[in-house]
Amino acid sequence: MTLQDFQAYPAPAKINLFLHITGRRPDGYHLLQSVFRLLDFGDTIHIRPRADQAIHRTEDTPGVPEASDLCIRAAHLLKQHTGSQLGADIHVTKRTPMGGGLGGGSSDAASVLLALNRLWKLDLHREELISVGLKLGADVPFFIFGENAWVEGIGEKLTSIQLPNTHYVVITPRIHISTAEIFASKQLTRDTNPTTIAAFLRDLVHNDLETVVRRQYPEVEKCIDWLSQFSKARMSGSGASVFAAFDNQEAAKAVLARINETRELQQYVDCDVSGFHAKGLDQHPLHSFAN
Ligand SMILES: C[C@@](CO)(OP(=O)(O)O)[C@H](O)COP(=O)(O)OP(=O)(O)OC[C@H]1O[C@@H](n2ccc(N)nc2=O)[C@H](O)[C@@H]1O
Ligand SMILES: Nc1ncnc2c1ncn2[C@@H]1O[C@H](COP(=O)(O)OP(=O)(O)O)[C@@H](O)[C@H]1O
Repeated sequence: MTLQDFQAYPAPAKINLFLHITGRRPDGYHLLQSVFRLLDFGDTIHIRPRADQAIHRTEDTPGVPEASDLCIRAAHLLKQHTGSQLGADIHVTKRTPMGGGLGGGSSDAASVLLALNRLWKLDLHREELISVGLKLGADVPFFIFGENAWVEGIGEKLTSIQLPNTHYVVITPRIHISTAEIFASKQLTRDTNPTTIAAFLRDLVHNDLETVVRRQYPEVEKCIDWLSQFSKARMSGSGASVFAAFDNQEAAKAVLARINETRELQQYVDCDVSGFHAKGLDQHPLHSFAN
């Protein structure tokens, strides 16, 4: 398919630098504390506005039926919310591993909302777009907020946080972990004491979901062990991705080269593992698309 007349919009991935579960709401959703970091790696959304009312996905995304595609759901929801008479053709080039704890689908949805806010000339304020985004998933508000954030509530209480220019290696074993299943686990602790930014800066933090996932999925446990040889590794979100921070690009690239040029990691983990190197971003590339 040619993407002539389409405009391209980045949808960056995120990692959770830590993730504490501090409680549970009556509706079952979990209260958390986390730092979300934007990465200079992600998907690309291609959009062509339509003068009619139609919203179409122009190509299949394997494993994601059109009706449940977060990009398509985001466009319908925004149309419903604003009563816009316009439509859109939407295509996603996926790079972020699906269900990887890197917020790929949520970021896609946020970029669709931000892009259509401009293409449909809606001029919605950031707060309003965030409230629309929250209906699609707990991770969506962060991407519309558009800055690295100290996050509380179920993902909707966002405070901007400054982070250093860090390089990361992110690896993802090819296994499927359901976010809902990990949150529902009997083994999940839901009573971590509230922490502070000062404790985060001293790395006195962890990922509560990681404890559950490591027990159930040896592939994740092994990825953490392997990556920790080079720099302390931690799981992002509900997994399966694992990341480690590096001071410079050379060090991160050397680890990635070892993954790509030998089968050492795959043999150790005993399943397919993909990896990438990314730099932390300070701001979402579409930050200026909402006021
Ligand atoms: C764990 C985190 C951390 O960033 O990310 P991922 O690993 O998915 O990237 C998020 O909290 C996930 O956000 P998101 O993936 O948008 O979750 P949703 O679609 O809203 O919810 C999926 C399911 O997870 C559970 N859920 C999600 C968020 C939350 N704060 N409490 C929950 O209990 C609910 O059972 C819900 O049905
Ligand atoms: N555009 C999309 N991209 C990725 N996943 C999507 C999309 N739309 C819906 N999904 C569904 O959302 C699930 C979670 O995807 P994703 O956001 O990539 O992972 P995570 O929530 O672990 O960060 C996928 O397994 C898929 O079924």
